Amino acid sequence: MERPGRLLLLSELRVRNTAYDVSLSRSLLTWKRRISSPVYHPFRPRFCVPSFPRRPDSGVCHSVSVSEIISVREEEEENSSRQRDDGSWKKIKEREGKDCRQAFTVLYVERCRQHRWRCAEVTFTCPEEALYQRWVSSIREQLASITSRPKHLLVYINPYGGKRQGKHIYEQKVAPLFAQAGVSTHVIVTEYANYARDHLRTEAELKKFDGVVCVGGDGMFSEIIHGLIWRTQIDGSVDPNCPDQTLLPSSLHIGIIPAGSTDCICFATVGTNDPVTSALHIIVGDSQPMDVCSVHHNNTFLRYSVSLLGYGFYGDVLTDSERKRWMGPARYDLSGVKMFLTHHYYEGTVSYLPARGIVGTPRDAAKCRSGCVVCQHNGQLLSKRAENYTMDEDSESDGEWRTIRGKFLAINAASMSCACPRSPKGLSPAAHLADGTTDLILVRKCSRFDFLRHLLRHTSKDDQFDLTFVEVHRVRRFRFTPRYCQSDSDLELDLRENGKRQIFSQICRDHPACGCAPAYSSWNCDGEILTHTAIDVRVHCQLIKLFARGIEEPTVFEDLTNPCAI
Ligand SMILES: CCCCCCCCCCCCC/C=C/[C@@H](O)[C@H](CO)NC(=O)CCCCCCCCCCCCCCC
Ligand SMILES: Nc1ncnc2c1ncn2[C@@H]1O[C@H](COP(=O)(O)OP(=O)(O)OP(=O)(O)O)[C@@H](O)[C@H]1O
Ligand SMILES: [Ca+2]
Repeated sequence: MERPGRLLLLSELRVRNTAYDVSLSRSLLTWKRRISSPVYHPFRPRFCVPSFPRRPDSGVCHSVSVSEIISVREEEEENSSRQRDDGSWKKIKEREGKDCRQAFTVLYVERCRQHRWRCAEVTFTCPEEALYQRWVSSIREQLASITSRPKHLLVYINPYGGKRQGKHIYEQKVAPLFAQAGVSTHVIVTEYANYARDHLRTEAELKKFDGVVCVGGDGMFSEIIHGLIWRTQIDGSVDPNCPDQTLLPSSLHIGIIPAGSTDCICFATVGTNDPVTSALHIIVGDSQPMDVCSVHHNNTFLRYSVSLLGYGFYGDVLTDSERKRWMGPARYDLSGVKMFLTHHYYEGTVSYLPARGIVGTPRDAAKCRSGCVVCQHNGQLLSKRAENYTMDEDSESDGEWRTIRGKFLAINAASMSCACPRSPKGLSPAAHLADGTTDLILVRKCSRFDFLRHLLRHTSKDDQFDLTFVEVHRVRRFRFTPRYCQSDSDLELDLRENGKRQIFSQICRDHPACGCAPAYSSWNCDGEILTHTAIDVRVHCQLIKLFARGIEEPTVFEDLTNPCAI
């Protein structure tokens, strides 16, 4: 709980016809029920329906951080009634002979179960208009002094993501909150795939906005970052095709209103996939930096990734599921079962540059949470290193690259946990959102039974890496070359090592039933299929910023006192 600091206002106001001591400091709004106040009746409302019905009258002290106040609403004039969202009518006050405003409502963030946020409200009634005016203007002044809050947002809606509810979700749940908070918006409903990316790259007048909001899933978010990152590099004369180039961070924050099928970026940065919660994080101007991987092939830029780069199992699931888009989110489960039964493995070489000098390992019990110290520490360390950059920092000449050859069911690089409703702890539970690294997970060829054990552990407390055929490395860069793309000298080495004279006879040997196991899989890059299999990946620490704060640890206090959390 924040310390209140110097009080700006302290008054006796009424909430639901009960006297409260209400105080405002720069950081907190507090209302505390007076122990006994039968004499305090500057007026007696004939009726006053509480505008704050969800919280029982616990008689304790309520505090709201000023940074989590959404807005202040001046209540209507004498004798007026107003219909609430739930259809009931409320009367603010009714007092003979007076014609003045004396009630104001504070809208604020209330925490509910499972990281959800709701917009709660409390109405205060003042004994006189001058005091009322002071309260309304003081709270508004405090809100205006929070410079991190966005005032103008550019919103892109994918009407076809997830269950095709994007437009409806935005109009019903998000737009009314933005309006209440005084946030202006320019809304664009996309007309085709890559519409938002191309609009951001070339046309959007970014100077007019404080942030970009994406209504859709991970694929739509990917469009937004591609447009924004590309535009930022071109505006700053940085060549995005060069894999060794340090990229410029965009000044705009990105907000995600989840309306897709997996929504893992939203889930892993907020803790839940709930449009109202995300809208509130945007309104209060939260900020969460995030790592971005650039993916190149032969020194040509392919794509950026923030969540999963997956070859083998997740690449095949995605390829198969694209043909089933009409099914909506269920396509992934069906393709998942199919690809599990197909049980393809792929050969290739993975080289990686281990993350050195940084804090944290992929097997840590501690997770990346709101205000993560690991991300802060590693972020500072890597930006210092970038300042003193010498070419040997990331290059092959430092001799730290390690190489692994083998047959893999899956090669996954998780730049963050990839937590999502299917797997609430994610592909790499201890991965960090903004530490400048990605967790490279190698699942070697094993039996179906063992692979199922590994997959099942994504949904339980058991460690999915604690298996002999699974290894995980925290890396800054990695490369992958499928076996049949290997250079002649590598192939010769292979032949000598394995004594195999006929390379292609190997393809079907382990699949006598079908006789046609493919030699290549595809890379699943945040839900998009890459056009190349040989790739070079580099992590760019904290390249983008989201309107989010990471997953909050629930406090005991919140759990016990918040009726909405029970
Ligand atoms: C037995 C149950 C095991 C459940 C194991 C669940 C592990 C789930 C891990 C999910 C990781 C998601 C990573 C996020 C990737 C996003 O950038 C991307 C874009 O949205 N989403 C996908 O590629 C979408 C990927 C969706 C992958 C779904 C995989 C489903 C596997 C089902 C295996 C069933 C075996 C059944 C045996 C009888
Ligand atoms: N108007 C549009 N018509 C068709 N496709 C679009 C349109 N706008 C965006 N897209 C594309 O739709 C694809 C899927 O979108 P989105 O990510 O929103 O949903 P999803 O794939 O269901 O969810 P997730 O990515 O979370 O699994 C994206 O690749 C995006 O480029
Ligand atoms: Ca990371």
